[in-house]
Amino acid sequence: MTMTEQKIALASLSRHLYRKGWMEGTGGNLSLRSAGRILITPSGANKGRIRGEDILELDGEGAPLDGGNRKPSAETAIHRVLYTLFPQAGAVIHVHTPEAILASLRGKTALPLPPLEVIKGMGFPLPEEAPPIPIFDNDPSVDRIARDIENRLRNTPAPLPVLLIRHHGTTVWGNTLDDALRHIELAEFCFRVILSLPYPSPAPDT
Ligand SMILES: CSCCC(=O)C(=O)COP(=O)(O)O
Ligand SMILES: [Zn+2]
Repeated sequence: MTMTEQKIALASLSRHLYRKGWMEGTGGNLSLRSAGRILITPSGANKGRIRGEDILELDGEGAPLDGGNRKPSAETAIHRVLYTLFPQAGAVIHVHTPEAILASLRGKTALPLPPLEVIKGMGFPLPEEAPPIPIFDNDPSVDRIARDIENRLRNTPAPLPVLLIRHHGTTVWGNTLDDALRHIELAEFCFRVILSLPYPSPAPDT
């Protein structure tokens, strides 16, 4: 795919996620990594109206190479840290859903998962052995959130490709945009299941 085609694919996915109600009120952001560059959605834009030409290209240091007056996502630092931590990652998706926010309140630092079959679609063939989803505190400084993510995930041997930011939303990554889309759909599916379970878990019958 050319850079232009990649920008069009990213913009099209942004509109798709907006139509699902996952990027309300300018929330959420998406990026692709390609040939050492990051293509990312603009900051503060309505994600349901993004076109290919709105996508910014960043160099290896995160500096915009195009975009005119537009600024890259305010959460670029989180995307960059995930690309550094996971060299195979080619795409990052961040959404705001009520389910993610409620799920982020169900753990201090991590959300345990029931052994759901769909976890296989996030790269874990044995759902009962899947690690919990890490939860990071929200912070007015995105750089601080990014640092927390880096510090914790660099010491986590095989994390699920998903994290929660408390009171904020979900971020996933994948080797391709399609992989990241599958991961966000499955993570949000897990949150809906978890929220329908009693909390705190009742003591098991003996
Ligand atoms: C009204 S959303 C607040 C910022 C945010 O959390 C987000 O996901 C969107 O930020 P961006 O700079 O990528 O538009
Ligand atoms: Zn956000």
